[in-house]
Amino acid sequence: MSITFKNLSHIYNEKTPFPSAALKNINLEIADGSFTAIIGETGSGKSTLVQHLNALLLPTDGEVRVNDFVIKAGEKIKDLKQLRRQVGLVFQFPEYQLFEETIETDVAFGPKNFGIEEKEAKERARYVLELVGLDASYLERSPFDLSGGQKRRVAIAGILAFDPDVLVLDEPTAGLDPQGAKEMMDLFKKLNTDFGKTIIMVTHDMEHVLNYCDEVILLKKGEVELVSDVKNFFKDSTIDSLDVQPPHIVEFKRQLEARGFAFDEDAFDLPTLVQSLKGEFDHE
Ligand SMILES: Nc1ncnc2c1ncn2[C@@H]1O[C@H](COP(=O)(O)OP(=O)(O)OP(=O)(O)O)[C@@H](O)[C@H]1O
Repeated sequence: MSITFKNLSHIYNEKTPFPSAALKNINLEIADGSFTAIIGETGSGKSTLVQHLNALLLPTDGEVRVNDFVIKAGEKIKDLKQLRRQVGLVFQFPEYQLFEETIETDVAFGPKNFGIEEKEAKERARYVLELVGLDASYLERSPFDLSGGQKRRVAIAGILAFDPDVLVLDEPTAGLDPQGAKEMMDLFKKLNTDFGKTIIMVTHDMEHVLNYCDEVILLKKGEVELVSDVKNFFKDSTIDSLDVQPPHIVEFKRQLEARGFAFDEDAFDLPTLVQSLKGEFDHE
């Protein structure tokens, strides 16, 4: 079971006078159980890429395989509902999609929609709300009275409630304060390590890539520029070899170097760097 992109292309507005090629001939494999970061400059195709994973977008050419599902232009997906249950997609600012009167019913909506009966859906709602750090006192409250960070938790709980194997997160910490972002990232890591979820995360945050992810996919103008494990990605030789260095990578490197961290090939020691970074950031 894994995720494979084979010769995938996506052209928006394909059969119009203004087509826009967002992805070109993407070939990738994402291992089951991995925590993969998708990075790249704005407009490089990250969101377009991940929206193929639950067939929200269909390829204009090539295909995506997710477990036993084949997502291909012009081919009907065997069981779209089941695919969407296996692949939970969390959009940017998912809190805008909350709509029920209480937090409990909002979170229970997903499982009910997938045919789980009311009682179990509510039990799941309680469980996942606890997991995202909201206790039972929140169940009867309106989702609209919460802070931005709490709303984000409710929205993510709504996806976790139907227990997808794969979690696709499109900039999940955008707009959160550093502590809220850290708590969210710690939750995703726990879902990955303790619950075996495959996590695919679009992000601009290099600290999160370094501290939480195993693999990095760098997109550039709709093409795959680089696939690397995290340790090798942050080596000088890799960063310097990139044709275009997205500003967030350059800035992250500058910040770390300013703190005295070297990206030198031999001196690079990921566990030590992560530990030191944690200390540094915790004290800010
Ligand atoms: N609905 C759409 N219709 C037409 N073109 C689109 C549409 N959505 C995205 N695009 C174009 O496709 C390209 C890739 O966009 P996409 O949103 O996938 O990039 P991204 O890397 O996620 O960007 P960002 O980091 O800004 O979110 C861009 O050139 C964008 O303008």
